[in-house]
Amino acid sequence: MIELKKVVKKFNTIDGEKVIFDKLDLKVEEGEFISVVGGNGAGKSTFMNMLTGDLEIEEGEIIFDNNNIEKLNSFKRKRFISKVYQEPSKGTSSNMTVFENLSMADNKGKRFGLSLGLNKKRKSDYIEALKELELGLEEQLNTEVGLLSGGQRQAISLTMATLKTPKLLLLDEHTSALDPKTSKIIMEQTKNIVEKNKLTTIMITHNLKTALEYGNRLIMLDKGKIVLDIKGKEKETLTVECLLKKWGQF
Ligand SMILES: Nc1ncnc2c1ncn2[C@@H]1O[C@H](COP(=O)(O)OP(=O)(O)OP(=O)(O)O)[C@@H](O)[C@H]1O
Repeated sequence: MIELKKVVKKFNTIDGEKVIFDKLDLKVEEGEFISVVGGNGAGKSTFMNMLTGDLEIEEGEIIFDNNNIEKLNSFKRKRFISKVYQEPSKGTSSNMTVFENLSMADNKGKRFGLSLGLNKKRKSDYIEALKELELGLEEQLNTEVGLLSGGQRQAISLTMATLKTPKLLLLDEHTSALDPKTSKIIMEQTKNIVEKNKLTTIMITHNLKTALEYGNRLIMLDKGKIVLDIKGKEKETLTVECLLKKWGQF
């Protein structure tokens, strides 16, 4: 389980101190797939960056499986938290091949040069993982990732992020730069990978339909506050119109 207890996040700006989260509490159960929605400036990216350790918190606790991690730096958190970014180029190295990218992800936390050779043994595992994407990428192991389409790169990013079964998978608007058809393909792959590996997942999206269609819990943020938190049947029966109406109330 992941728990945020009374988390305070402030920024110092030229206009003075800006409090973004003021004693934020949140419990995330193992295996939950949470969609996070909210308007511009609601605090979604800040929330994710507090989890990854890219932003330090001023007060409070972040607990992963009974261990406080708020003092752990982002590099160490990468061992158990994976993130897929909005830009397909961000999760992969464009001048490296598909195989090299996957090897790199597989060796997270190890010395890369030493282990690349060893990972040839894992080639068949990579091929299996790529086959599941159904994009023919298993035939392109030696292709430089920079030559692939945005959708193919995002599929590789997703595979890289989940190769080692993270304790937490973060998806930061990971389909928003893709066309609708490709976005749907990547969302379906996301669902398959999350369900197959029972991954605890938090996904930021501006697409309310996507937020409702995927995952089993939905959180709406507004000015650093959780203003809506629904799951299970309640989420399943919610429509985009209802969600928009609720949104309008905040
Ligand atoms: N480094 C920073 N310094 C000062 N203020 C910041 C900083 N980063 C974010 N903020 C402020 O914190 C608030 C939350 O920003 P955040 O980027 O988390 O929102 P968001 O919900 O991700 O928005 P968007 O949907 O536009 O990406 C905003 O008011 C923003 O201006």
